[in-house]
Amino acid sequence: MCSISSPLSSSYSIAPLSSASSSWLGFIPHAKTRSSRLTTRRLRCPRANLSPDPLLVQAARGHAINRPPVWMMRQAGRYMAVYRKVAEKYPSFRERSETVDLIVEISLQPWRAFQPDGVIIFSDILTPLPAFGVPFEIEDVKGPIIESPICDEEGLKCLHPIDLEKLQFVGESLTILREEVGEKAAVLGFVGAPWTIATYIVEGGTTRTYKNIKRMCHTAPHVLKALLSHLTQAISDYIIFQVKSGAQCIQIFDSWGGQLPPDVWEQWSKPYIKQIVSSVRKKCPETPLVLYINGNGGLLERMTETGVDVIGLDWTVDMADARRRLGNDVNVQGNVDPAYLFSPLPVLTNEIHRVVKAAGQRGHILNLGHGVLVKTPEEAVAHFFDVVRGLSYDTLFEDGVAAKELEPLPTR
Ligand SMILES: O=C(O)CCc1c2[nH]c(c1CC(=O)O)Cc1[nH]c(c(CC(=O)O)c1CCC(=O)O)Cc1[nH]c(c(CC(=O)O)c1CCC(=O)O)Cc1[nH]c(c(CCC(=O)O)c1CC(=O)O)C2
Repeated sequence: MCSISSPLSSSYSIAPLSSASSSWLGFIPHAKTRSSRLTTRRLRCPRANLSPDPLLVQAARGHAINRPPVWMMRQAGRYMAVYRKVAEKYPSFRERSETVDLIVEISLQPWRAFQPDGVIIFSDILTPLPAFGVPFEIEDVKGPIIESPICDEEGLKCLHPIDLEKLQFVGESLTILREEVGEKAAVLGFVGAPWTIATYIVEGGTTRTYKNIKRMCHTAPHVLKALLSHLTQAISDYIIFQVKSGAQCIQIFDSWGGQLPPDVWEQWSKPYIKQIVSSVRKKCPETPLVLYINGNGGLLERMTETGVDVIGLDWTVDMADARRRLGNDVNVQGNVDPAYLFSPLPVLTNEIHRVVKAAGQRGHILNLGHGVLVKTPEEAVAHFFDVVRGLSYDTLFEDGVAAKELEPLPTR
């Protein structure tokens, strides 16, 4: 064991990789100490049985659990007091998300507080942009700002192949996280999908209308295609890099794909995601891939055509409908409305039971339908994880018992 002191006065220890992970293949860089140069050694990717059921937690823990695995989108961040304290000391989001000690510390905050089954690296979908030629900043209130949006052929000239050396802070953090959580949880990496990343690069930041990029589909399709193809290559390389560094599962966020009419998504988003899945499968065939789209009710069946293992559902889709539409060959993730975390706790308990029952007994990862909201009470997040840990499929699906388990709702 080696002990690492973080700049935040606390320290964390690193346990050796256990023998249970011996079915992982490949090479990853291994961080020996916080400031050490990375050394390369034989790594392991889960020789996971790709059947839906035991998928992720079993891969991480080496044994199955009799309830859905659980983690939360945006489970680190502003709703946590400990995060806000770090943000006060290090006010730049880019510094917080590009410094190994801070990334590890922030990623572990929800792990220490709630023990989710997955630890998500603290990062952002925009983090890799400067590594392929697109500088950005994240400002309070305004959100992401792209210094030079790309709107024509001239703009494409700034793009270059992704330089993974510039993203060593991500690789090193994943390696440390992996060693830190051992077999107790899966370590999750993530990326934005080409369409969603392109919305920021073309619009120059967050948008409510997507009118510039949507217009570009018709006025400069060759420019948009070139941009999306470039992003596809960069994102594929970045995913493989994350897996080789220690990520055991990758979430692909096409968060703004739901802003497109389904036939337009078919043309401008799906082929690029499909290409990413195919490239990643060649190098990391056993790493589960999750695809999330916000507002995906009109896209569910189409999403499965990308070849991902898990479809993330937002809360506007009924879980039972989604299961019917998707069938049992694909896993689902989701989909409690994040606003339930502001409701009385018994209401939240009932909603968790309802979603878990609707999802059925295999191939479900319990999650929110989108990220945990700012100002969410931490007590509610703790309750969410406690309720799931206390669940058992045996009792939940036993006739009559599930109904009795539902807590009475508060009366007015
Ligand atoms: O979220 C905001 O309100 C602020 C700005 C914003 C950011 N990225 C962005 C946006 C949205 C936009 O304007 O388009 C853009 C962004 N980042 C991300 C997504 C994907 C999604 O949530 O649908 C998106 C696009 C969609 C969306 O914002 O909901 C992903 C993301 N950001 C982040 C994380 C890591 C984490 O929170 O655990 C994650 C991974 C989530 C996961 O695996 O579940 C971290 C992040 N990025 C950002 C922030 C806020 C800034 C800060 O702490 O100082 C934070 C921290 C937080 O949310 O509390 C900046």
